[in-house]
Amino acid sequence: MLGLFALALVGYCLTYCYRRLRRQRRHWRLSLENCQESKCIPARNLGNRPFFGVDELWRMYQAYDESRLMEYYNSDFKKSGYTIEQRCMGTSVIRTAEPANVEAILSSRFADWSIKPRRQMTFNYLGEGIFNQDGIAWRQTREILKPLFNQRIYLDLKLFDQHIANFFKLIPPGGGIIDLQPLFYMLTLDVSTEFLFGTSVSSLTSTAFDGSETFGSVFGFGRAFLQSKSPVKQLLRIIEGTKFQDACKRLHHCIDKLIHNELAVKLTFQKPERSNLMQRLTDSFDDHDTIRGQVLNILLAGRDTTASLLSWIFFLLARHSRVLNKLRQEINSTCQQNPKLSHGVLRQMKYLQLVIKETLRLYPAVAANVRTSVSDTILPTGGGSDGSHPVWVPKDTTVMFNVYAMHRRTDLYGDDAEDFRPERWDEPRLMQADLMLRKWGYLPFNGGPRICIGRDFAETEVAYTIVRILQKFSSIQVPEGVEVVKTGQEKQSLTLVMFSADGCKMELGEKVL
Ligand code: HEM
Repeated sequence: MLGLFALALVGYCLTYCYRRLRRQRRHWRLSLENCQESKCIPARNLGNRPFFGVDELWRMYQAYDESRLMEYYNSDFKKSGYTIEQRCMGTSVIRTAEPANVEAILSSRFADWSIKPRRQMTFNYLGEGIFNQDGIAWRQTREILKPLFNQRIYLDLKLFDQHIANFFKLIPPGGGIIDLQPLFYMLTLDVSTEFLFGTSVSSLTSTAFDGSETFGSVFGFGRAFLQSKSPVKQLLRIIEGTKFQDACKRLHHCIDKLIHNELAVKLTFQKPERSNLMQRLTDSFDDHDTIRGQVLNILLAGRDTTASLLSWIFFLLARHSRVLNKLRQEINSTCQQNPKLSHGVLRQMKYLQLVIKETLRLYPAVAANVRTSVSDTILPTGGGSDGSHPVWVPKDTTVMFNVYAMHRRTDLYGDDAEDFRPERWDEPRLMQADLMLRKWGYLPFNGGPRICIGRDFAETEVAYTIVRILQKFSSIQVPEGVEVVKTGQEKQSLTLVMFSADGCKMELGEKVL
């Protein structure tokens, strides 16, 4: 017995040494190929943590539970540098907020990375779709979807009008205190479904489409489950198993109803003039599960992100009256000259565009993102004690790139990086001279082959909604009793997107139009 045990131990040690040697060889080979002068050096790590790094995981979990996860990440970066390694229970995760590293992951070394972690996290909920596909399957889906976005059927803004009118109907004529965040989720759901399917689920007007659960509520329920899949709770996935599966089933059931009852019927009897998502999907895929998955993936990608952006914009405007007044002035004067709004007129409103851009800097909807290396690779910077050396990344390493922290770097955006100041984009900036920083230091829609496909649509929807809301309400302010804290110190919830944990409570003045 003892002999067998000793043999197993020796076998284990030999395998371990062999693997380490092989890894070392790969490391040296890549170092020679890619870092001719300066050898790759590991990134700074978060220190030799006791209990295999479990304490760090616990600290992270606490921050998550207090809705302060981004603050936690950001403070680590500020303390230890913008590329750091966190080791926990034998695995290691590299966190980075370096533009050059993000560029390598998303663009120049795109083939070395996969979205495996996101797929694992979302597959049961979302199914097969563009947001969690990789390789050839992803490429094919992107080709199928691209023409839909290239049509730009929303340029005259008609697509949004009815839904914004429905949005206003939910607010009393005298205004009052209201949480805009849930309304924005409904608005963007209605607009997205109209854009993608040619018909809307009209969640702002219908309480239920199947008599029990609204599409919006069931979609939100699944999202809440994603939210509960915090880094620690992920380890406990087995415990939540059946409850989560049940939630997924209900969501899929709702989508199936939507596909069959609401859309397929309409497609059969009322042939749309232009091609829409359902048409493209049914022409391209045979099986129902894939069509459902694609629908869910695109809805999630387009709906929650836009609702999050709208909420943060009004959250900030209510707290920055100078910006709000300046924006009102621009809207009033532009609309006097151009009573008929269009995509082109919205683009002419320079300050409006800067407000959107600055909000996306402080609150990028996809605040942190994760990729896994599919082969040994290199991050160009972040290694060594000064963080200037390349970092060797073995296959199967998880790297989290944190756009939220990158957008708040004082060395890139100046000492007032934490402040909401749209004018900064009109001034000479620290990173202006460096092409890499200029292109990759601001990244709310990502870059490279997986760049957001709905950017122009989202920006148009958001700009138009802001204009209409500011025209409609005489005043917008933070209600009495709501605590106002410094930007970045408010509570934030994180699912796939980041939104305000306390909602977007506003005191609205009387309706004026
Ligand atoms: C403010 C609004 C939006 C933001 C901030 C945003 C941001 C992003 C980001 C960061 C990604 C890259 C995710 C990754 O690869 O890890 C992405 C991808 C994507 N977005 Fe958006 N998005 C927005 C609105 C929209 C809208 C309105 C649609 C569609 C109606 C849309 C459709 C997509 C799709 C389909 C992808 C996946 C692209 C791919 O993997 O090839 N997005 N978006």
